[in-house]
Amino acid sequence: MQIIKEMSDLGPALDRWRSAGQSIALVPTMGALHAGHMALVDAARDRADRVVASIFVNPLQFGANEDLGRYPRQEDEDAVLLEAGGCDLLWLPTAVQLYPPGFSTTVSVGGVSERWDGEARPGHFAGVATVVAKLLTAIRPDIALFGEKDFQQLAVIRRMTADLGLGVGIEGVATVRDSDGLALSSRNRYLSAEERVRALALPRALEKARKAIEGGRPVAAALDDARRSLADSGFHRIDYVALVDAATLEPLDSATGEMRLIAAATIGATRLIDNMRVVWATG
Ligand SMILES: Nc1ncnc2c1ncn2[C@@H]1O[C@H](COP(=O)(O)OP(=O)(O)OP(=O)(O)O)[C@@H](O)[C@H]1O
Ligand SMILES: CC(C)(CO)[C@@H](O)C(=O)[O-]
Ligand code: BAL
Repeated sequence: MQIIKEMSDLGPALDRWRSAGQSIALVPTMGALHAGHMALVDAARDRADRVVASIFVNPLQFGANEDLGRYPRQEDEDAVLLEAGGCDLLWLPTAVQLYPPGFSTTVSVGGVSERWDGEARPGHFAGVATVVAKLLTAIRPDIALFGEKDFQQLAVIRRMTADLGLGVGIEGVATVRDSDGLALSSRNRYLSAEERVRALALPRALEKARKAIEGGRPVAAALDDARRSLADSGFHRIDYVALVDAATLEPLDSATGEMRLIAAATIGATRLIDNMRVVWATG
């Protein structure tokens, strides 16, 4: 696996593959890799000839009171995992390469980024859309892969690439969970042992609400039940628990079409998100 730090070294590496007619998949990450990231790399390997991963802890997408300073950084371990997973090229951009002095452009996606995490984390999705636009422009991959764990992010990126005509296929990959059901996330390492046990209330509450809604319980009542069980388990800030249209992220008050249950809540000092697909069996 080639490791590239200078943007000027990217061109020759990528051109070699392109001129041999090989397709390229990009897996953007913020590092501190786990099996969820490696599922993206596996899917990328299945779908393209060459796999490029990037690691960049993007300051633009962190709010002033968020965890930019303590976000885990472990590039050497990450590189070992990526190489073992069949990644061909690891790009490690720096902030000054991506945002040189005078950088003044923001990619802001309307509609789908406005609610939920858009409201709870002002500026977050503009930071994500801006850096993803830059990564896609630098690599020009055929496809780019993102996890369904960050469900709204995936919808924002689909919208942005379609609107800007970036000509890249955006592929979502199912959420990878620990054996007890907690969605893998780099931020899980912030949890104390006790919080890690309590955190299970998040997938459990969503699973219960999913079954309830699919079984015909009114949506508002099922969402209230989920909020109550999160609070009972020690989540002290519940940003949202909602049933939404899977494409637009607009809230739904009854079950219909392609739906997702989405939630974000904080336990101790750690904010977790999760989501589940809801299938409405008509007739
Ligand atoms: N459990 C998971 N299953 C599938 N994809 C995942 C999972 N966790 C993260 N990803 C995906 O990996 C990519 C990189 O995410 P990122 O580096 O932010 O990791 P993360 O674990 O989501 O970290 P964070 O704790 O910051 O949310 C994103 O597309 C994200 O959706
Ligand atoms: C897509 C991404 C790499 C952009 O910084 C980040 O938001 C993430 O890791 O999900
Ligand atoms: N995993 C999404 C990136 C973020 O929370 O900043």
